[in-house]
Amino acid sequence: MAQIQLAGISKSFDKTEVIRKTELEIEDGSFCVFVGPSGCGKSTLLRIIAGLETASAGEVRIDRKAVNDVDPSDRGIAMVFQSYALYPHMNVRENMGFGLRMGGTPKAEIAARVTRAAEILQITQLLDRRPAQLSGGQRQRVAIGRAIVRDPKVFLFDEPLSNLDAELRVQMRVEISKLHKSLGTTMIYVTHDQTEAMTMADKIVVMRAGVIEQAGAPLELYTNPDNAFVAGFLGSPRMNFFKARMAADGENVATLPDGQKVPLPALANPPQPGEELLLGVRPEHMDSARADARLTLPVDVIEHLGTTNFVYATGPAGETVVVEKRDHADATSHVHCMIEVTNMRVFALTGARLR
Ligand SMILES: Nc1ncnc2c1ncn2[C@@H]1O[C@H](COP(=O)(O)OP(=O)(O)OP(=O)(O)O)[C@@H](O)[C@H]1O
Repeated sequence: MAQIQLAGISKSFDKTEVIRKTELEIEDGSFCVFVGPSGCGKSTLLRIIAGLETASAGEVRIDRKAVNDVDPSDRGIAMVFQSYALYPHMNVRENMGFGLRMGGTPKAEIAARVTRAAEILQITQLLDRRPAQLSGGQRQRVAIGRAIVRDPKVFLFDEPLSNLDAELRVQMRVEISKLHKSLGTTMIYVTHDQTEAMTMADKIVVMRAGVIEQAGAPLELYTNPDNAFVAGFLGSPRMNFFKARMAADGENVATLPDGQKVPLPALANPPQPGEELLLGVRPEHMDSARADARLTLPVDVIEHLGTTNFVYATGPAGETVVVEKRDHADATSHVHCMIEVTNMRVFALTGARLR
């Protein structure tokens, strides 16, 4: 197990800075997920930790020792790639033991480690097959097995599930979480899928354009986002944002574009009178008896999911999603959206959270 620190890490490719002065601490034994839109720098940061990419500035520390000059193979790290990267001419047993064989581990030791890893991943019956004779999910297990046999201090996963179909993704997600529980090893996992991040992580690191927007426990980020980007990125369907204008007379009330007034939660640093704001309300906080403001919106589409319905309507700020628990949604052409003020998040137009 190992603790990882990134101290002032920056990275440029041909003068373009893709990672900017990153500070991060990943606790020993934790499951840390880097999440963010395509191109935000998640894989680059992971590759810097692995030593596959050199940082332009800053220090990578493993267990408080700088490893910038340590070879990838000597960092005690094993990486699992999206592409699996299995050797097609070798069977599963040989693929899993290959790295150890190259490192000069005795044959008997390799055999014992491969057997144990295969048992953990329940692929013992596949050990004599070649990659072409395996399904996508089985190949992914072999790739993880190859990492396990190395008994690393840290596992790095780069979008390991993106080649799998939706059902298998969910299954493998649970398996990787179980693996983390049973091994207790530090894991860092890159994905652009916010559901994977929310369900797997002890700590989520939300990135945008080479910068960490916020890092913390999933529920902390979900309920207490620092800015509108994090608030909008985590959660499905995503948070609704309404443009509104703070009252000019000092009252703690904002006006929506359609003229309706919405009371605001008490804020330690309230907005300026007349300031334009973004009010963020999650879909599940728009169908409640404890509502403080009511919007009646024309319904565009209703998605029936069994116990709940997602109702898509057009609100004063564009598309609005409401989670309806009751089953009357399809009988109406309009939906009544209730805004719970205690669960509303208020942002400046810059996206910064007002608290
Ligand atoms: N070897 C390279 N040379 C030049 N630019 C690169 C190189 N590798 C990555 N980049 C650029 O760095 C930025 C970050 O890329 P990176 O692959 O880390 O993003 P990502 O968040 O992992 O994206 P994705 O989810 O699409 O994989 C991108 O703009 C990418 O084009």
